[in-house]
Amino acid sequence: MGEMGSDEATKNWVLMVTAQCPTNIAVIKYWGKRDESLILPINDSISVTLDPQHLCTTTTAAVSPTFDTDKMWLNGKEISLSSGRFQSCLREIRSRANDVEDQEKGICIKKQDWEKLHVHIASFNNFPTAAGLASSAAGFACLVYSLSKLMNVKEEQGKLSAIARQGSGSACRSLFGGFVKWVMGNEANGNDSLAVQLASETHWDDLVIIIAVVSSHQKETSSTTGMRESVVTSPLLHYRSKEVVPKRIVEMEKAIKTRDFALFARLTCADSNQFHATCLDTSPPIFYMNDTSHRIISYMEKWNQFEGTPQVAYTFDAGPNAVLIAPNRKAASLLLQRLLFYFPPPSDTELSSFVIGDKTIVKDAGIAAMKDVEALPPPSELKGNAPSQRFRGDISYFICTRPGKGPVMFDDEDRALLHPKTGFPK
Ligand SMILES: Nc1ncnc2c1ncn2[C@@H]1O[C@H](COP(=O)(O)OP(=O)(O)OP(=O)(O)O)[C@@H](O)[C@H]1O
Ligand SMILES: C[C@@](O)(CCOP(=O)(O)OP(=O)(O)O)CC(=O)O
Repeated sequence: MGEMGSDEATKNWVLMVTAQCPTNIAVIKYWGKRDESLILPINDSISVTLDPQHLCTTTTAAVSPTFDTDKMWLNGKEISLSSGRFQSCLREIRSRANDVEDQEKGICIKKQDWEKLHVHIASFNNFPTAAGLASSAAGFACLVYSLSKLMNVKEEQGKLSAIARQGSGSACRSLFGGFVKWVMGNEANGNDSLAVQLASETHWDDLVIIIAVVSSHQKETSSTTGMRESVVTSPLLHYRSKEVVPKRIVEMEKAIKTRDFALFARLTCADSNQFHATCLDTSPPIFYMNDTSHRIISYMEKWNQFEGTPQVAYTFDAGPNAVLIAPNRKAASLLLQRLLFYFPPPSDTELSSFVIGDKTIVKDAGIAAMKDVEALPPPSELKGNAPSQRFRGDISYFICTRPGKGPVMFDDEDRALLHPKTGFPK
């Protein structure tokens, strides 16, 4: 820090940046690695970025000569940075750091200083962590993005995505908004295994996404462990990655480009089902979906069948939560009516905490109060069948959202999670 005064007062500075990153949901799934430590996948995958207004990570990264080690806090609790994944991200970003000058604060950090300086990182997920809502995706994307801004890394977004990939594979897709492809790449060093944007969030902005949070408990088998076991034991997974996914990727890109919802929905549902079939094909088998997840699939299939063309697409990651995608607001309100009919909340629940996110969808569905949920008629596709059953309380809550934008920086110090003077959590 050659140009900084030796005077103690000038050594107490803290420099920080705050960023927000979205989460994403895969519509063509990543499942299986060809390299565990670099996190290189066995097939391409495609995702939709979710609106950060409803699901996002906020991360503040700070540097100060007063910090004596790298530290991180997640949702207010200190966590260890010792895992290989955090270490890879920190190392890769540090090695690309550049000079940083803040004339107002009188700070001048030289490129070579970054090797000696320590960072403090605080992060907050505005949704449950490790509940199958892809917290690791938004989390590692935000870690890499905020550190890259702090250290004035000049790489383009695709290169940053290859670093985020080393934190968690699906994180590389959270560096972009809209529709994103993770290209598996061929190189042994992983340099060409990165995310590219297929279309921005404005390209297909009619889409509405409703997430049914079936359970917010932590799952039994992590994605990392689950896919490792599938690679070793599931013959179906290898057939999938070689024969099925390459064709689906081409078709899915076409569906997105032409906004062909019927094709998009068929591919999304088929790919989710095949991913869960590879889990069942794993030895010992892995069950991520539960009875409620299966019921949602049956009801959505019944509705699509009845209408003769897809009204909704469903997809499930490594957990029981359903992500439902409707082509427009009209279909989304019909979808929400169905979901609330089949899965009403326990009697003492407030509507405002049962359906969160974009409340205008609830309004469109004609639901203003709990009594409207109770009064919902059975969906048309059930007419003539045996009396329908309602599964009260089987879904904890719904999140209404849409495709969203990629990472952004916040200039406003009020949004920082670290104290501007001390660099410790506020
Ligand atoms: N904001 C964050 N910043 C940095 N790391 C995070 C953040 N949020 C989560 N993580 C990391 O991700 C881990 C949780 O990932 P895990 O894969 O178990 O769950 P998930 O991402 O919610 O679910 P899934 O990826 O299966 O959809 C946490 O233990 C932590 O290491
Ligand atoms: C089912 C998935 O959500 C799996 C995500 O796996 P992770 O990215 O969480 O796994 P690691 O790379 O081991 O961290 C499908 C997907 O997002 O494509």
